[in-house]
Amino acid sequence: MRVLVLGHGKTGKLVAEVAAERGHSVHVLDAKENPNASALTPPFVAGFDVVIDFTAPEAVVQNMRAVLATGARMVVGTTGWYHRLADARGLVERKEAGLVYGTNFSVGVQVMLQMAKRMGELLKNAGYEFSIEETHHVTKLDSPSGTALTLANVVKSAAGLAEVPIKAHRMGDAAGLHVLQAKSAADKLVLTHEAHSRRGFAEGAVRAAEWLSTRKGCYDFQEIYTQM
Ligand SMILES: NC(=O)C1=CN([C@@H]2O[C@H](COP(=O)(O)OP(=O)(O)OC[C@H]3O[C@@H](n4cnc5c(N)ncnc54)[C@H](OP(=O)(O)O)[C@@H]3O)[C@@H](O)[C@H]2O)C=CC1
Ligand SMILES: O=C(O)C1=N[C@H](C(=O)O)C[C@H](O)C1
Repeated sequence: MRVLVLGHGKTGKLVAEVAAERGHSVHVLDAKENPNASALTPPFVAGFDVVIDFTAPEAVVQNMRAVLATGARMVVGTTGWYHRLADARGLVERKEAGLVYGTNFSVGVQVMLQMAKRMGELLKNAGYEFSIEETHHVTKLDSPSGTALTLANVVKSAAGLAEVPIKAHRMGDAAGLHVLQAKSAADKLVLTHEAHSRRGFAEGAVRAAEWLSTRKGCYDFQEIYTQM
C-alpha cells in the first residue's frame, strides 16, 4: 500500500516505522509541510491508498475535510474532535470515502472496553459507584483522554448511569494508563490498562489502514478490530 502519514510526532513517527516494517511505502507530512491542510490537494491525495492521521484536534478536522472530500480512505487516531463526528460521517457518505476512527488502537484497550461493558451490565443496580482515572504525558492537548471518554460512555450505557466521573493526570512521558473502578460498601473491582509504549497504537492503526484499503464507509475501530 502507499500510505500517507500526517503528523511526525510521538505516535506518527512510530506509525510510519510500523507501516514500513509491514512492507508499505510511506510518505510523512509534518506540520510545517501541511499548514491548514494545504498539502492535501486532490491530485496529491490520489497518490495514496490510505491516509493515517496522528496530529492535533484542530489540525485533524481540516485534514479530514480535505482528504475525505476527495473520496479517499483515512484512519484517524487523533482525539479531541468527536463533536464533529456527524459532519465527518456525512462527508464520508456523500463522497463515498472511507474512514476508521478510534480513541485507542491498542487491542488491550479494546478488550478492556468489552470487559467494562460486561462489568457495567453485571453490576447495574448492585450498589456500585463507577469512576475512571487516566494518566498521560504532560504534552497531551486533550483532557480527559479520548479513551477515558469512550470508557465512560460504555459504562454509562451498560450500567444505566447518567455520569461516570473521570480524573485526568498529566505526568512525564506516560504513554497511557486507564483505570476503571467499581466500588461498593463491601468491595472494589478494578480494571487497568497500561501502555508500556506507543507501539500498540501504531500497530493497530496500520492494521486498520490495511483493513480499510478494500472498503468504503465510516467505522469505529471498536466495531472492526476483531476483523484485522
Ligand atoms: N487513537 C489512538 O490509539 C491514539 C491517539 N493518539 C492521539 O493522536 C494525537 C497525536 O498524539 P501524539 O503523537 O502524542 O502528539 P504529538 O504532538 O507528539 O504529534 C503530533 C504531530 O502532528 C503535527 N501536526 C500538527 N498539525 C499538523 C498538520 N496540519 N499536518 C501534519 N502534521 C501536523 C505536530 O507538529 P508540531 O508539533 O510542529 O505542531 C506534531 O509533530 C493526539 O490527539 C493523541 O490523543 C495518540 C496515541 C494513540
Ligand atoms: O495522547 C496520547 O498519548 C493518547 N491518546 C489517546 C487518548 O486520548 O485516549 C490514546 C492513548 O491513551 C494515548
